[in-house]
Amino acid sequence: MSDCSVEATGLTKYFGAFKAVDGVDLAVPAGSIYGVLGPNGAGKTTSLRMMLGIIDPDAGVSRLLGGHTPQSVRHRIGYLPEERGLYPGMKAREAIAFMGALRGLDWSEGRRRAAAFMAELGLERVIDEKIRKMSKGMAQMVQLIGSIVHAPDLIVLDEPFSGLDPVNQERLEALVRRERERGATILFSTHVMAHAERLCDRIAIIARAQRRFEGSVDDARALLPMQVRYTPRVAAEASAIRALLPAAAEPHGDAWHFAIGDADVEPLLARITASGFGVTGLSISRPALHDAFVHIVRQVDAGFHADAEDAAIEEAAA
Ligand SMILES: Nc1ncnc2c1ncn2[C@@H]1O[C@H](COP(=O)(O)OP(=O)(O)OP(=O)(O)O)[C@@H](O)[C@H]1O
Repeated sequence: MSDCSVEATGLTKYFGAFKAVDGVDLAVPAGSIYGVLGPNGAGKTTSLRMMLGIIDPDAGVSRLLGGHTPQSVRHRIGYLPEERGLYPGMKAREAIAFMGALRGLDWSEGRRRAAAFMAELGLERVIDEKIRKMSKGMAQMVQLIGSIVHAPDLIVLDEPFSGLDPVNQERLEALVRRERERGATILFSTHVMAHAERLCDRIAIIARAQRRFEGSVDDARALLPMQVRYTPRVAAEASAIRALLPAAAEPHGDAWHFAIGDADVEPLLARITASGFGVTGLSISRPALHDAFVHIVRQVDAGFHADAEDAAIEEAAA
């Protein structure tokens, strides 16, 4: 038995001549909340679909919940696809019970759980409302409940936060945490870093069809140096203060902004203390996951454009 709820290796998919996913590996520890992050068109949805056995990979293998084929553990999986849709003529509670029944849940138990979930998510008013009368965000919450009502061991949510207002986004975050406490593993895709930063134990970043990073949120943030903002207390010549700081320090009003390596923080504090310029403001912070994401994606894009230029030069020279 493996401790991973998802073990995918070398997933590859072509659409015609276009390689949409190129050798993606994914290992999602059991009981974790795991984020698959990436810009639009990176290959997230295609990777998730291959992982779940919804589409066949051109290469690679996916095993779920301790080494099983995706088809053999269908009933233990909950999946919210990127394309939303429920039967518009069904009432919310029946739609949820119906989705549960498709995964083997008893209908009356499904209706009971539907009511409990809807109350938890502030949707009790619309429990007997037809889907066609609901707002898009509400219908999405109903579909989400329907995808987890059978208490699956592995929950896979494709862009679950998109289209939800901030209150519903918070409710969904709480629901994800609670499902994990129940013992489920949750894997979701997003390009909104704030959710991943708050929720995820580990993340993978996919850009231009390949996995470019895997690790914890802190690992990703540590790819970039710390950001410092320093405001001296004593007015002094800029050149005297600059002499204390890294060469790239830039003045912003009374403050100086610069980046610094972890090992340089203590020597910097010692220099400031010894200088006598004092401190009115000092903040030293890790960049956010957003910054690390942008950094990784930009590097990938720069490499892609450089490769394309090289290819064009070679072609011209041939
Ligand atoms: N059925 C298809 N036929 C042709 N191309 C496809 C198909 N499905 C996806 N693609 C292409 O494959 C690439 C990856 O798409 P995918 O939907 O996996 O990306 P994504 O990371 O989920 O993007 P987004 O965040 O915008 O949803 C895109 O360039 C997309 O246009």
